[in-house]
Amino acid sequence: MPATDEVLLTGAELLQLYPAPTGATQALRGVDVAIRAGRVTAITGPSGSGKSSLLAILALRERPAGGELRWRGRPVATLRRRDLHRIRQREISWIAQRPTHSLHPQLDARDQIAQAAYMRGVPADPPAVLDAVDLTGRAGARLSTLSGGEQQRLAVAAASVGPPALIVADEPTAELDDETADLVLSCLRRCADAGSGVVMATHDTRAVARADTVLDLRRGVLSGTRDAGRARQTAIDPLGRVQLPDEALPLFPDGRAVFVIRDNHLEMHPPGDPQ
Ligand SMILES: Nc1ncnc2c1ncn2[C@@H]1O[C@H](COP(=O)(O)OP(=O)(O)OP(=O)(O)O)[C@@H](O)[C@H]1O
Repeated sequence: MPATDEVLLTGAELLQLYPAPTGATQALRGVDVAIRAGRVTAITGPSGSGKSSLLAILALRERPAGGELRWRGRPVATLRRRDLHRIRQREISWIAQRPTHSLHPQLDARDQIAQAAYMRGVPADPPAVLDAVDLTGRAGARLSTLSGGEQQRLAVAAASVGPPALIVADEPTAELDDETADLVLSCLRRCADAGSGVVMATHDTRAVARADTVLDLRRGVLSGTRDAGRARQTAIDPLGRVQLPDEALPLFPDGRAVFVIRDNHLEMHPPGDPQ
């Protein structure tokens, strides 16, 4: 298990490209990121902003087209295939957007947990793991007989087995009612409290509200980071452009601002406001 606060992953200047009819799509551009153990990190942003692309890189499922990614200090580009495979199997859990993509169709809930333990090389305790997501009564149920919410709880429970160093989840609470979303988020929080790093792509305000760190992506660029209990940070690009958070936009209804530098601080005021 990693030490609490260990930096599990660092990405510097990450670039991801996908082929497109009009030339390559830049899904990610110049993204710097650090994912720590013991913390829940949410990646947010509008559709197409690059969340899934970044998540796939952080789960070591895809290689970035540029930039450098390090796993627990080691450059991922220099890892042998066998080592990469072992890290993905033993140290990283992946929760796909559709739970059926992270689970085995032919196994019942109990055996899903036993299989996850076997893959991770740890002893299995299916009753305790299923109890944590309120699935005790469904231990003998096969995947196809579980509801969507039960499948997602099972996927999160299976991902928590180990516990792994890192859990990566794509929209883990999408389409879940409040009660099921709460079970899923509580399970992920317990994993972080036990020392795992948790990183998830999400549109869900319920998930964002419970994250320790929030990374905002816009058009493939990291436009801001927020740490719970601390002031929000916004990236300044090399041309000096600043991306304002959505909640600040109503302060500048005509899209213009006056800057004042005072005592080494920068103030922004709507035009016409007394300074
Ligand atoms: N496999 C792919 N082939 C081609 N283009 C892709 C591929 N995957 C993603 N893209 C493009 O890269 C950009 C970022 O997509 P990505 O799926 O990472 O965004 P997202 O923020 O996860 O979106 P959503 O919230 O809709 O899932 C988009 O323009 C998308 O069309």
